[in-house]
Order: sequence, then C-alpha cells, then structure tokens
Amino acid sequence: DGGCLRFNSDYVLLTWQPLISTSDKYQSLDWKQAFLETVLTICSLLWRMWLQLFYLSWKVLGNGDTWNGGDYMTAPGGGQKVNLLKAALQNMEEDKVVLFIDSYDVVFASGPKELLKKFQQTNHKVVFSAETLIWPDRHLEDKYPHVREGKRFLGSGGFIGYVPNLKEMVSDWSGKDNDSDQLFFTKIYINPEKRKSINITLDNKCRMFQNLYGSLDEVVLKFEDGRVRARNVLYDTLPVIVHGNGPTKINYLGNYIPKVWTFETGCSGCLEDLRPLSGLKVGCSFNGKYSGDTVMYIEEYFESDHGTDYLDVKVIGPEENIDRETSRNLGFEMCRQDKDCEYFFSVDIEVVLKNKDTLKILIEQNEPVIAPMITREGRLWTNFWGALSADGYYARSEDYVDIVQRRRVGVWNVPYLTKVYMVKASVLREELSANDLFSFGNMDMDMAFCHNVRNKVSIGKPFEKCFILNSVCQGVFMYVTNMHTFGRLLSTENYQMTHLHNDLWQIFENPMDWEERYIHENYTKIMRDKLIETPCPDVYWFPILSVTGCDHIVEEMENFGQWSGGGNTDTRIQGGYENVPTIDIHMTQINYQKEWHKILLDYVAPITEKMYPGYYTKCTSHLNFVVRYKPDEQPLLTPHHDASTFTINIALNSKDTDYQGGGCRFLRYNCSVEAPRKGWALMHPGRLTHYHEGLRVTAGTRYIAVSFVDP
Ligand SMILES: O=C(O)CCC(=O)C(=O)O
Ligand SMILES: [Fe+2]
Repeated sequence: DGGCLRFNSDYVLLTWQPLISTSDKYQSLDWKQAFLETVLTICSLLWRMWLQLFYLSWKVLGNGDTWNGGDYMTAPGGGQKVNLLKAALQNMEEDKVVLFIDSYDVVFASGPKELLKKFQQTNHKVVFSAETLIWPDRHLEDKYPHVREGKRFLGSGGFIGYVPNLKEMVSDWSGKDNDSDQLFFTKIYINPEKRKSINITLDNKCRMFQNLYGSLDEVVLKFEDGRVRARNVLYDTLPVIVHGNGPTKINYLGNYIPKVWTFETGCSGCLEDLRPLSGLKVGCSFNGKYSGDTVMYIEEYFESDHGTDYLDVKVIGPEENIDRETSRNLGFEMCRQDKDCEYFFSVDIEVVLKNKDTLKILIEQNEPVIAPMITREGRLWTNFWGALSADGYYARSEDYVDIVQRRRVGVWNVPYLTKVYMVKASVLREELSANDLFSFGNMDMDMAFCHNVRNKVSIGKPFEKCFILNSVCQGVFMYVTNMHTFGRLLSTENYQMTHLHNDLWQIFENPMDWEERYIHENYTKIMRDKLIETPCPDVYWFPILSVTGCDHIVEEMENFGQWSGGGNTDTRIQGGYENVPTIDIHMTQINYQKEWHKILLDYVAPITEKMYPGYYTKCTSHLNFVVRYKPDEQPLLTPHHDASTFTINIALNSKDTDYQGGGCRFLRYNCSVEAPRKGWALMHPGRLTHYHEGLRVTAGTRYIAVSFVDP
C-alpha cells in the first residue's frame, strides 16, 4: 500500500515480485515457507475469488555485500546491480512480473495493484523509468526514439517486466561490477531490433516511475484524504514510485509520501520505535570561539540542570583557543575511542538550548543522525535546510516555512544539518572510521549529505578544517525534529568581541536572549500591575535591569575606567548639559548610545506612558551616563534640576552591601528615596518641581545609571 523502505547503504536493491499467476507457490523466505504455503493456499483461493488481490514477495539484493559499483559522481557504474539481478532471475518463475528498483532513495506512493494496472496498460513487456537528462553517454542522444511528449531517456534505477523478457534483456550481460548498467540497458533500448524483441518501452510521462534528478520542479505533493502522493504537474500523472536519484534524494517527498505526515494525522511514526533510555553515555562537544559569557551560560545549563545526569560532559573552554572544527573533531574522536560512548552530541556557539529534555528526546527518536530544530527568533534561519539545489547548495523546500514555524510538526528527513546534532556513535565508528574522512573549508558545512560534500570536493575548495564523514552521507539519513521547541539560534555575524561583556551589545541582534539575560525578571509583572509609588510625589520606581545587567554595566564602565567630572565645557556632552558635573562615564564613550536608546524605547517608554497617560515619548536622550559615588572622590551631588523632561535613575548596586549612605532627596517635598533597589529605576520629572540632590555616600562605592529624557 505504498511506503518507504530504507536501508543504510547505497547498494541495496529491492525487488517487488507481484504474483499475478495462478501458481499456488509462494516465493518467500525459507524458514517461513512451509507455514506460509499452507496458509497461502487457503487464503489465496478465498482472496482470488472475492477480492482479486495481488500477492507480493520481495527480495533485497546485495545487502551486506561490498559495493563495487562505483559512485555516480565520479564515473558511471552500477554493473553490480545487473550481476545481482541476473543471478536472482534464474530462480524466478517465468510467469512473474518483477519490479526492480534502487532502494534507499525510493518511496512508494501507492501499491502493486495500481502499478500492475499501469504496467499492463502500456502493452509492453518491460517498462523502464524515464529521465530528463541523458546519462552516461550523451552522444547516444540521436539514437533515442523521439517522443511527442514526455521524457526521452532511459533510467535504470527502476524498471518492471516479465521474467522471460528480463532474462532475455540481461542474457548478454557479462560486465563487471563497475561497468555502467544504465549504458548497458540504454544500448539495448536504442537498438530497434532488441527493443522490439524484448518489447521495451519507457514510462515517458511518469505514470509509474518518477526520477527526480533534473525533474524536481515537475513534482508537487498532493494531499488527499489521509494520504499523500506525488503529482507530476508537467504530465498530470501520479507516479507510483518516486526515486531521488543523483544528488536529489527524497528527503522532502519522503517526509510525506504515502502517509508519513498528513494533515489529518500529523506525523504518524514520530512517536513509534522510541528508544528506551538507560545508562547511556553521551559525548558532547561545544564548538566555537565562545565569549566567556557563552561558555558560562552553557556550563551553567549543564551543571545546574543536568550535572548529575550527564557525567561525561566535557567543555573545551576558550582558554584552549581552538576553533570549532577542531573542537568538534576532538569530540568525534573521543567518542569513537571510548567504547562506552553511545551517542555524540555536537553544539556550536550560536545554539542556545532551552529544552532540558533535548538529549532525551533526540536519543528516543533512535535515528542515526538527528538534530533539534533551532530557529532564530523572528527569522527563518535554522540549523537545517529543507532541500538542496541541483548544485548542492541551499534550496527552500515547499514546507520549510511551515516546519520552521511549527505549523507542521514531526521528525523530518533533511539533506543538510549544521550547528547542532546528535550522531549515534555506532554510525561514527562503523560507518566512518574506516577511511572516508573528507574535509573541506566551508565552516558551516560540517555535516552535509555526501552528494553535497562531493560536489564541494570536486569543485576544489580548500579542505583543511572540517572533517566530513563520507559514509554518513552515503546512506544514513539525517533528521531534524520540531516535535518540541528546543531553543534559539543566536545571530553571531555582528557579534563583536571588543568589549568585556559583548552580550550587552546584542540587544538588536538577539533581543530575546538579551532580554532574558539583562532585563529584571519582574519587569513584565510590574508592567501589568500598578506602578509602584515612592514616598515622593510624582516619583515612581520599577524594576528594569537584572542583577547581571547591573553588574555588567558597572564592570564595563570600570573596565573602560576614564571617570571624569564633566560640566558645561565637557566635550563628551552634545545637545544637553549636566547642571552639576558628576564623576561619570557616558554611554557614548563605550559606544553604547544606540543600545541604551533601545533600552529606553523598549523598557522605559511603556512605563512612562502608563505613568503619564497620553504622554508618548521617543526617549530622545542625549545624556546617558553612569555616576560613581565614593566618599573620597565624589561623595554627593548638590541640589539641582535635571535638563530633562523626566529622568531615569537606575541603581546599579545595593545599599548596605556595596555602600553606606546615598539616595536621592527631593527638596520641595522634603522626601527621599534612600535605598533604591539594585536594578530598579527611579523615574521623576526633571525640571522645576523636582529640585533634588544626591545624598552623601559614607562608605563603599555607589553606582547609578542616569538618563535625561527630553521630551
Ligand atoms: O544620586 C542620585 O540618586 C541623584 C543623581 C542625580 O540627580 C543626577 O545624576 O542628576
Ligand atoms: Fe539629577
């Protein structure tokens, strides 16, 4: 009834054998034969009478054999398939119909009934799949019969025929494993006598076979009640067999056809065959030149949340100063060497994992290579590609946006993964350790489908850095799951490494992450609730910066270090003035003006509008600075008006813990806010009514961040 049969190698061949004869013998696996013959004799009589069903058996050829048939990217090959077929045909009864197809890159969109019907409608004895592109010998083009409509060239990846005709067809074959099967069949086909005597035709309009190479644009998914087919829009046909030949593979179509994912059921198999978890050993590598912050972040994640579960996490920190490829390869190697290592999990710098069950979920899916879907907030950037273009680069698949935005959830076979993935260690060892280590220079292309990789290799890029594991690419499919949300992809292209706390500057690039880290945890709560009043009229306060936010700003300023008293001649001040010079550093001096303005717009303006209904501010603010009070430096600020419509005054550290004294006193009301809480902003009108002073700091150091907003 359609379905997908996959084997982890390139050279597995699958033969369907529809039994449409009157024979009562069932060709099957030996150990079942006796039992099946009895059962089938009875069943077949009943079925034939009432239902007229077809009987099938299938044989996988070449499974476990070494493939000597070459590699289509380098030279024509595939002769091994003909050798296998020729041998297999010897034992088949003459009245059978045999379907001979490649295996791991093939999906069935429908079953044998439809296939046989279509075969019989051709009125030929052997039908080959057709291709758009001629291969391997384009000089033979003229010899091909012309067709009015449809594909003209023969593809050997799929054909169907009666046993005697197939036998005749391969009788002359004496080729070697690495000779071209396609050339052999082509020569038979273009020979008019042979074509006639064997009675061969091509499935020009893809009624049975759809080869995808050179034809991707012709095929769309057709969703019908509870099932999915491929539709060839060029010929308006519904092919039964879809073959991702050449570099195309079947990732996209295979994710749906015939019932893998439907609108009615969602993903049908995603929760089946889950691997139970027990005592697993997982190797992890975090790859990249992390800022100290990010390393801490990741360490925190694993140590606090998973410290006891995952004993063998090894973080290679920035002090080792290695690049991400080296780090990843170190990890690969460590896992391969350690016989207990069952899975290898690789995470690059830009990935922020938030789902504590990530490893569990990935392991349960029991796939050779699987990644959690990680997206960049508000963008369509992810850690996977939905499709590959013909030349092996990125192509957007029809469903990419739906998957990224989780309108379709499931476990998706994709041609390209990067930045974060989990690989079964057995795959690493068995498939990869042998010899096929490819390496190439494109930093992002760390784990790609082999055809992609081979393209890269063949176009001769510099290949020093990143190991590509060829066999993984050969037949091991890669998956990405969006069954859950896992985390975010940080944007790093504008990540500057010039500051002490570079993450502070990420408010534009990575706003979600920035907010989570630097904005006070109660900010949104306060926004919803009533503003908190202070004892002083028209003075409010609210939490705005997190403790980390305060600390980072102070540390950034101390790191910059150029504290100075300003005044009206201060060249740092443009478009405003400080009535009372303070010992301070301005945001402009550390290049934080744009970012600070964004903080005011995003987190202060909404509060202001709540406080003064109808007052909308653009938060124009030329004066944003951090003031430092010390008993022996600048202990206080004498009474003054601010040159502002309103002032934001954020406490960056804590009274009693960090300093004694301090606070802000409003002289007209003879009232003060004496112990502003760390991370909280004091907000007050700047002129006339709110004549104020900074109270004396008697011990320690007090820091505040001040903004004069006007208007
Ligand atoms: O010390 C305080 O809280 C007041 C600071 C202040 O008024 C200013 O910087 O303009
Ligand atoms: Fe002031």
